Amino acid sequence: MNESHALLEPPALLDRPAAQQPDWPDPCALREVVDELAARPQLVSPQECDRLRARLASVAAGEAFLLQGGDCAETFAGATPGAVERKVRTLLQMAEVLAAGMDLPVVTVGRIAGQYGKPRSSAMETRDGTVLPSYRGDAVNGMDFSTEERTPDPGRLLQAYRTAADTLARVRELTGNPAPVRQEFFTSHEALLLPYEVGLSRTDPLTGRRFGMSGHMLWIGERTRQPDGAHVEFAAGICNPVGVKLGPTADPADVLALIDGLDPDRQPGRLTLITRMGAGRVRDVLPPLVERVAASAGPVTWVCDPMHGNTFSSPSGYKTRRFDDVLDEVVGFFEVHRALGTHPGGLHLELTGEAVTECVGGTPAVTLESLNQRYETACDPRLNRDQALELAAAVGELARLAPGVVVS
Ligand SMILES: O=C[C@H](O)[C@H](O)COP(=O)(O)O
Ligand SMILES: C=C(OP(=O)(O)O)C(=O)O
Repeated sequence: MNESHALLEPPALLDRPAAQQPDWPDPCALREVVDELAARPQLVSPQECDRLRARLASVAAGEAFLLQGGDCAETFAGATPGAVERKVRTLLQMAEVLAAGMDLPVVTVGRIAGQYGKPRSSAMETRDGTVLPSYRGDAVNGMDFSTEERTPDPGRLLQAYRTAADTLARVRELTGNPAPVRQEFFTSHEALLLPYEVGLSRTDPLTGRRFGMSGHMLWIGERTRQPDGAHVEFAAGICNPVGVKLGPTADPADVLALIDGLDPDRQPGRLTLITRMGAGRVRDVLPPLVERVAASAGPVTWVCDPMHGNTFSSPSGYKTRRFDDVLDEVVGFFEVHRALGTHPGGLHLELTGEAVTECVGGTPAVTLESLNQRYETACDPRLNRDQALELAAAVGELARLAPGVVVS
């Protein structure tokens, strides 16, 4: 992993150090790809991004709830019309269940049409003494453990663009007007791969405002949210709604610096803080953060990612998560916000419309022993369709409790 400027020089795409970037072997080829992306049609419009910001402002005000979800890592091969439809329909069905349970409008945002890059704990993977770069998502390299597949290939950024465009076309076909399900649906992904994001940034000729045109909402991950890092610099320069992931070690002072950097005008709906603390820690580490932000930064949108703090390895070696831990973190998130008088604004989930066996629990239950039946994720374990709908129903129930009621 290259934490310095190497991929961005010379001339630099952004001025600051960029974490979690692949070691692209050929900077000239990468530059050409950035230029080619810059010449392609934008994937989303400023008007759509502004509409999402307005919807998220309602979430921040406690008048709506955000459902954000999709694959951990989308793959090119997985972007079939059928799979996209099952994912979109799962999300829309969850949104209906949540809306009914909460008596609030639900803003639906897919982790879709751009979630092709992954930050990794380790830059390299070793198998039988052979060391190769870790898989960083289909936009970077291939999953097969060979030098050819694992070498980062900037041509994949163009394939990511084409797959995102096809996926988005399918989403619009399903949810646009006229469509089988007429419902607002927005896209989002982690703004991790800066050449892709910079290549797809545009200045709106009508307003002179700059937008990241690869998706409606872009978020910065837990591993790349350094207040003085390139990802924050990039996000500060665009007008999309942006999210920031916050893990259990998030320091309130850093979070306030991020808010100042990313949302200096305190524009409602601009900034979503996505907390992923883990079921065991959320009740301890979230309150001081929410208190500090509420006291000094004004309204932001708080969302719970109950996936990333609850991952463990099964005895047979599968990365997994327990449905009960996922639900428990959401319960803790509601408890904390209710106790502090802030709005538990939404969920950020890794899920799929397929009947995979990647997370344990739920009904019908996936067990540690049955994980191998359909373990298909390219990175982290996702809720399957049944588990996702069960979670939506449980969260809807939770929300029926009067504000201030603490669930034991
Ligand atoms: O989705 C999040 C991260 O990319 C993922 O958890 C990293 O996984 P790793 O710890 O196996 O690298
Ligand atoms: C990498 C992710 O999460 P985090 O940044 O919270 O670890 C993710 O949501 O894909």
